[in-house]
Amino acid sequence: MTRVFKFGGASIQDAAAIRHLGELLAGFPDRPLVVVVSAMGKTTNALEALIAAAREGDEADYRRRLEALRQAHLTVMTELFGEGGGPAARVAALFDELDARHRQYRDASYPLHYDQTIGYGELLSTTLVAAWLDATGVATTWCDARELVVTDACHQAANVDWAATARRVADLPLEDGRLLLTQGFIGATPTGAMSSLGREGSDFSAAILAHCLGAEEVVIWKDVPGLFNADPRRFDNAVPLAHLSYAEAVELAWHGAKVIHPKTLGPLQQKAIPLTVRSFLEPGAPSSTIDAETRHDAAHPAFILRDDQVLLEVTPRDFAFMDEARLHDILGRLVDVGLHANLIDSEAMRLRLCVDPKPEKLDPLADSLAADYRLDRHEGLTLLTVRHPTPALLEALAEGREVLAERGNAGTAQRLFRGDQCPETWHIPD
Ligand SMILES: Nc1ncnc2c1ncn2[C@@H]1O[C@H](COP(=O)(O)OP(=O)(O)O)[C@@H](O)[C@H]1O
Ligand SMILES: N[C@@H](CC(=O)OP(=O)(O)O)C(=O)O
Repeated sequence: MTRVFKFGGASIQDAAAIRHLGELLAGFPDRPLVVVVSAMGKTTNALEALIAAAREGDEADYRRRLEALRQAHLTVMTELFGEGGGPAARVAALFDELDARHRQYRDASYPLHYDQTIGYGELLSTTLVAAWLDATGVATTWCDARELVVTDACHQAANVDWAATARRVADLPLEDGRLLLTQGFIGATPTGAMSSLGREGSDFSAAILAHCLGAEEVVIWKDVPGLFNADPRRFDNAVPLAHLSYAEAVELAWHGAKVIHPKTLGPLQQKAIPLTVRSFLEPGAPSSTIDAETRHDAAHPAFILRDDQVLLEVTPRDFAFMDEARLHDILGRLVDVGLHANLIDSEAMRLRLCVDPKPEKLDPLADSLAADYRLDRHEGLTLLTVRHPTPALLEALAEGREVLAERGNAGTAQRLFRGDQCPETWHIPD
């Protein structure tokens, strides 16, 4: 039975990490094994900055950024393979292609330019990792995700054509005993134009392939030993969660727990494929399993923070109600700009919306709302979402903090605080 592993940017951030990945994978000789890999470290952020530089037309800045990226990859290649060794020709060709694509698409629409260039982080990382695995005795075949994951042309958030993808995946050489390595995050339209699945979408790529393969399990390898009931970097007493249901994991991911992309769970749930989250730093440490079993979901309350939030308070100018027609109008404007509301808090004559600070979407939305409504905007806020809350817990968490907006039901409560009233490191109250 086939297994699918996914490794994110942190697991291949430098030559030492790639060596460690090779040692880890050498310990999994069973085949078929499909491995999905993201871009190295923070490469995707650097590629986004490169896109901005290309569009601004600042040639010197663009060149400087492109050379920095090239240098970062060449440094890793040299550390792994020695001077002049490794897949040097392929890496050089990928950088030439990337440069040519920026020149071709910098005057095109932003989403199209983005998708024709953003996936080079994954193309480069998988080129290096596949060559390293092969050179160190883990026979590996590099597979092009653009020939596997078929999507529409909804750039930056492409939708998967499941039937077409299943047909492509069926042709993978699963039985030849080699590890199959491919890129996360990217696919292509039926005519071969590159597409991307949304930031941090490599988890989703692993789920797409697992679904189409009818895999036995998916393992997402992280720098943490599984899922916790809060980000262990932000909560000093977060506890590990050994077991969660698909539905509970979707709730956590949807509300912003960065640890798994929210689209990952659906394709796995449909085929009852379990997902394990394990530590690549401590492979033997306890892990988290996500499957259909719901019994353990409420064992611990869980906490999710979103920083730098923006609150939009929308009030009709004519003392009118915030009725269904107005909600439809206002929420429709969010849909039009492609902005998600992280909290929706509605009263008789006011709607509060908490959104991410994405100026390219937020500014046109704010202009459009201000034309027809009274609009108050507050920035620098922190949204806390609590799964399985109790009144005492919510009271303790809000103590000494102004609550600017809130919503809740038995399963989930949300509180929007001023960021300057929140600590960098939180403590879950007893
Ligand atoms: N509930 C949670 N459980 C575990 N880790 C979490 C949680 N919420 C946020 N994280 C953070 O997610 C990080 C791993 O995600 P990320 O850095 O995006 O990995 P990758 O690059 O592998 O996709 C952890 O270091 C941890 O700080
Ligand atoms: N490289 C892409 C896709 C991804 O999933 O990355 P990671 O697994 O490192 O979060 C991104 O940074 O968005």
